[in-house]
Amino acid sequence: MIKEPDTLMLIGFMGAGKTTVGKEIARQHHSKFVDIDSEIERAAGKSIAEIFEERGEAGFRELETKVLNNVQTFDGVVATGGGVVERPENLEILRHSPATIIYLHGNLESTIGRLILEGQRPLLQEKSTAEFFALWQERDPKYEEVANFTVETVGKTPARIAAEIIALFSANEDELALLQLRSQIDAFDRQIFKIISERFQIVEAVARYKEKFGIPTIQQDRMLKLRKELKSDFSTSVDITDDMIDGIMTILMQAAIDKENRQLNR
Ligand SMILES: Nc1ncnc2c1ncn2[C@@H]1O[C@H](COP(=O)(O)OP(=O)(O)OP(=O)(O)O)[C@@H](O)[C@H]1O
Ligand SMILES: O=C(O)C1=C[C@@H](O)[C@@H](O)[C@H](O)C1
Ligand SMILES: [Mg+2]
Repeated sequence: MIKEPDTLMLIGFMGAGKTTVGKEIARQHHSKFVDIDSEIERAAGKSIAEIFEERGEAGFRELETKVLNNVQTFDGVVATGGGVVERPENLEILRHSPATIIYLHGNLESTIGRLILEGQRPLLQEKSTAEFFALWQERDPKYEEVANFTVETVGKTPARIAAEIIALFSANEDELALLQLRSQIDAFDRQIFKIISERFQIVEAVARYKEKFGIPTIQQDRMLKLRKELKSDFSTSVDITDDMIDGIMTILMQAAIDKENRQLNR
């Protein structure tokens, strides 16, 4: 799909990981890396926050378009700024770009969490949660439109996302639609196991409670009731069958019982 020395351009919402993943691709693939935000700061001799303060968002966007134009044939990986799809002019550049454009797709929850931890994006300081959500909704179709490929990032580490993108270099065109779907499946699998590990943390607290009050590990009634309720709640799903619920709950409950017994030396 993409062979060196072509340009690989990462787009996506602020905090999606464009800078982090871009550097990681460059590291793993031994290619060069440029970040549009850093280039803007270098050219202006000021931080992005200062540019926003002195010239407003419009002033920042003018600088952004200039740098975007300059990196179209950069030999390596380009991380764009989250707002690169804001100007119609930029969308035109991206639509006709010789670069391969990858959309790093995430979810609002994890993205906002990361941005709050970092706290450096001017737009994050000035927007309400509702405005931020509206911005997300507004930008998402624009990223989709100009991207050649969308990578689902939720639950994946930057190194994993970088490896997934590098693997595209050797994929053929016919495979891309399938790989894009698999990118989503892989993200769901990671979320499933993250939730399972969170479930185990609660199991640990339950074991402490049972120990304190001398309650047996196995509560047959509760286990049967739980399965019955799950089967009823998912009765309209053709894919989540009763057998599947039984199979998965058997694994989860047995693992929970084993953990409780280990913890309580029973
Ligand atoms: N896949 C990931 N998993 C966990 N943390 C991540 C991931 N990707 C990025 N981060 C963290 O999220 C923060 C924001 O990442 P980064 O600066 O790369 O985002 P960005 O897309 O370049 O944002 P911007 O559009 O504002 O430039 C960083 O602290 C980074 O370490
Ligand atoms: O999403 C945005 O509009 C922005 C994202 C950052 O990368 C910076 O380009 C700047 O903070 C604006
Ligand atoms: Mg960045």
